Amino acid sequence: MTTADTTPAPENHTFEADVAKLLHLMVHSVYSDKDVFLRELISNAADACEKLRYEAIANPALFGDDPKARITLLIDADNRRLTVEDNGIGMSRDEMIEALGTIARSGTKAFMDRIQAAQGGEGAQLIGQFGVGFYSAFMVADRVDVVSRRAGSEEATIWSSDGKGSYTVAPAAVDEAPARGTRVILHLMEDTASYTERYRLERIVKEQSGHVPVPISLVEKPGAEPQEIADGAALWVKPRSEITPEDYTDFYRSVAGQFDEPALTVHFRAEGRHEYTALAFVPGSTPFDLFDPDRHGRMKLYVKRVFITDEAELLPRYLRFVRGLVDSADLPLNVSREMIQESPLLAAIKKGVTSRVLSELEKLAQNDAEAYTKVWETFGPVLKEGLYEDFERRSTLLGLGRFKTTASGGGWRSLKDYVGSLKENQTAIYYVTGTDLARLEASPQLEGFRARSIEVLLLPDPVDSFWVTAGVDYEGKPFKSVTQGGADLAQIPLLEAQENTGAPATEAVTGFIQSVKTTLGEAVADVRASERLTESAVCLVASETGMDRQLERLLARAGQLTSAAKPVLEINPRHDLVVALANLGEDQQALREDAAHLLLDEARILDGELPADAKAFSQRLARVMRRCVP
Ligand SMILES: Nc1ncnc2c1ncn2[C@@H]1O[C@H](COP(=O)(O)OP(=O)(O)OP(=O)(O)O)[C@@H](O)[C@H]1O
Repeated sequence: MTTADTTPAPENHTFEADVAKLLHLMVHSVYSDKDVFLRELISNAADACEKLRYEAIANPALFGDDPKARITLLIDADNRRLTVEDNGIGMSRDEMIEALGTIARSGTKAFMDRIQAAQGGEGAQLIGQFGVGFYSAFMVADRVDVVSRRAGSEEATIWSSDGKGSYTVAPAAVDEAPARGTRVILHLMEDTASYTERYRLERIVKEQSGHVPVPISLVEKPGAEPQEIADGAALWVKPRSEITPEDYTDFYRSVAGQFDEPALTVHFRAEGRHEYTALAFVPGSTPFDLFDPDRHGRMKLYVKRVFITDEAELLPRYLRFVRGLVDSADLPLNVSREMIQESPLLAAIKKGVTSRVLSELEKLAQNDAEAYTKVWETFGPVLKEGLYEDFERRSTLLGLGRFKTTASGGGWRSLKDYVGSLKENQTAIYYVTGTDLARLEASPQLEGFRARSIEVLLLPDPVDSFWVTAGVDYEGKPFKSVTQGGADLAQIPLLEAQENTGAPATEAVTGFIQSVKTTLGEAVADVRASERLTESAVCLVASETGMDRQLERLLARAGQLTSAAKPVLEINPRHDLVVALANLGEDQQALREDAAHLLLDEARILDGELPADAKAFSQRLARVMRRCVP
């Protein structure tokens, strides 16, 4: 080994707590498909080669006399060892401690959170589905040595661990380290010795890593000649006709770190003013970081096949779930990562790629409604963010929208469908927002709309409250909340069976409504007879100028609202209870007052809120019930 007399003793380090947890999970994983460790190590090796290519733009000396990137798998069956070696950027001692002793990347952190929340076997499944990085080596090895030498450095370091809580770091003899790059030596366990079988490795590489942009060779036994098993040709530069769906899927998996099938593949070359190639995928299932607060995208930027960064905002935030890359022929290779964001060229690319992704989604919606619905179910809540963020593409995004409605019977409707079945005199697109579809469907505010067979959009996502109030319209029809302002339903005829529900309020009822208003005083903005209720006695709505009640709740929860507006209490003038209360004699004033408060509390409960004063509520309820019990 490296222990010449002058070599300092290895230093011992303990893993960060999260790494220890992750390692425990890897080692004790019941996940049967351990093959994933190889794709993780190859992907790290390829990243290291791409990082070197990038740094060498400014400092070509880093290449030395070995400019061609390569990844080599070395088999040593006699010693039950598998080595993954690259001639990439390499790591210094400090970089090793940072990279292999902590969890730096947010994807792994998110993965850990999910694992901790997952039940039993589900956790193990997650390993296969998502990239889990370097530590997956411990699924197959009971010791891992990493020998690395950073490009341009005269020093090498060896990192070593059995994955049980600590690792050592020591200087390595330069002549025993790669001339540049990293060598990961896996001391395989007894039951994973088959990873020294050549054909097995070849098959795994073809399946998982055939499209990494660095050639991969295999050395069958110590001293044998390397044989190329993957050519490292960039898939995106090949003509589409030469690429099979399986090629695209493999590539998607390696670029996205997701291991499902892509729901949509967009591959095109832009020519003319700007020349670039884009290969982008809409994932088939939800990526971990979809709702991360930073909302970062993960599209990679290449310049003439050199990887530059995955932090350029190549797509708007509401398309952050799209994975893939753009390879520009026009950006200068030495463009700094900082400059990129300001570049007008990049803005043009972003515009082009965004339009193309959206138009491909439109095509999918037209040609394969079922596949599109799945995309919408997974990413609709994110795409809807574009409705208030991307004014220019608002109508395209509205066209892409699919909605649950009171008429969709559990399915999805487009706004085109909605507008195609407007009722006579209906001038607005009605919606109700909330958090839960079942509760939305049961909203009393919908009754008058049902009685007229007017379709109402049921909008359960938090983002809905924002875009619907952003002054959006579709084909000239404004969006209008069923819980806001007057319902303007009088102009729209009732269904025949419902005609009696349109009868005007009697004088007694009008008087009663007035008395409720007096009793409730400051607690409400107004009390009025309702056009929208047919079955329930009461509901709450916002005043004409007030904020939608769901939006108000969201803002209050986020601490962005100091005082909430008072609601309007609507009373159904034809409801039995209301008529009976209206007919109570003058001597029943106490009961009428209790009833007024209880009606307001009932409306609050129907809205998913609590009575304003729980004690007073229970006392009133007890008094009223007491009257009915002999
Ligand atoms: N072969 C290698 N050459 C150079 N650095 C490496 C190599 N393998 C791992 N690293 C370093 O270790 C870090 C951790 O690797 P790990 O696979 O756990 O996550 P990651 O590669 O950063 O995440 P992702 O797979 O999502 O890109 C890498 O970011 C890199 O800095």
